[in-house]
Amino acid sequence: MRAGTTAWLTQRTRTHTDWSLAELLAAKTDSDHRVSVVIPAKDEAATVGEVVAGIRAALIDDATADLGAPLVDELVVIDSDSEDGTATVAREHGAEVYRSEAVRPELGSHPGKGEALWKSLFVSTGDLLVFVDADLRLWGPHFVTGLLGPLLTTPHVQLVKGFYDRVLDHGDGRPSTEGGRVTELVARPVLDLWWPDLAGVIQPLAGEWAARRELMDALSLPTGYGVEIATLIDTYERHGLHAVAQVDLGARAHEHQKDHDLAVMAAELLAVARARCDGATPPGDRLEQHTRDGGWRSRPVPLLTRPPAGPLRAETDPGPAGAAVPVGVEPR
Ligand SMILES: O=c1ccn([C@@H]2O[C@H](COP(=O)(O)OP(=O)(O)O[C@H]3O[C@H](CO)[C@@H](O)[C@H](O)[C@H]3O)[C@@H](O)[C@H]2O)c(=O)[nH]1
Ligand SMILES: O=C(O)[C@H](O)COP(=O)(O)O
Repeated sequence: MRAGTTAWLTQRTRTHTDWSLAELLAAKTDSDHRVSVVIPAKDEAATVGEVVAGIRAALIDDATADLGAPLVDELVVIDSDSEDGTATVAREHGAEVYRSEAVRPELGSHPGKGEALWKSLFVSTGDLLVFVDADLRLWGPHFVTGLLGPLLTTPHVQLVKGFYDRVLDHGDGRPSTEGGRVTELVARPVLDLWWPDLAGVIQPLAGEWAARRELMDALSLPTGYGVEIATLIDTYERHGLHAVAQVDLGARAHEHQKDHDLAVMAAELLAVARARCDGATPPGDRLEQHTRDGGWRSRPVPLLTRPPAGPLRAETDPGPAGAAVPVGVEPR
């Protein structure tokens, strides 16, 4: 193993049981932090209610009743162009809900998870941000406490990634822990080749992660699924490996996309990584998928990047400064 990886794993890899709720609450109170949990959701009416309700019950209601204060100050769902009842369900279970396109509409609107996270920076108020996916089927409020552990106890840490066994449901009652197809076949190999210091990050695409607001305010964010790999690489390049930590959260299961949909995600990740290697932008922004029987389809690949949100927040109409630009064009 590379020496740097050994040192990082030793110093920056923890497990969620390392901190009790009482310890985290005391650390939060002492350091006067404010915590926002942000849940991006596109058509997740089936699962978002349980995620919202679980976090609210354990980390707002029970924490207040048992320990005198909430660990989570704000629970925000960003409804990302949903066409089902996601917003209604999330609101009924106790979240503040914002429709992505309605947040700072003068900045425009794009589809995608990264766009939802970027828009969340204009409506959330915490200085510590915890991101949690809305499609979780196996999870717990310890995802949030675990991710906050390093931020509340180690000032140097800027970004915390969750990791876990990824339970893949084959749909035939035969679960395995081989989930994370894009993670294993694209993200980790790319990181290992070009950012080998990051090879110890076990789930670089984890949708469960936490960061300091000052970090998020300063980063450009891809509008689509490239947001996780971009944030990881950019945090490392700006602040060094030891600004990144990871926390073992146990096991996680979620809704699975089809291979041909994950190919679009993989294409975006490759473009985002390439842009960070040499600034190159793909000549097109569509992926053609052909089949043996002559069938084919053309899928849009989100290849836009939003500028850092921090400087834009104070401006009522920043004009072109707030617009998305192609991946690779943003100043780095
Ligand atoms: O346009 C979108 C698409 C997704 N989501 C939400 O983002 C989360 C993750 O989306 P999902 O489609 O479940 O992603 P995965 O296929 O699970 O992709 C994995 O890998 C991605 C990075 O490549 C990460 O963004 C994901 O969090 C991670 O779970 C879910 O809450 C979605 O509802 C949006 O808000 N807007
Ligand atoms: O992280 C990933 O690779 C994608 O979310 C796909 O995960 P899955 O293979 O478990 O569906």
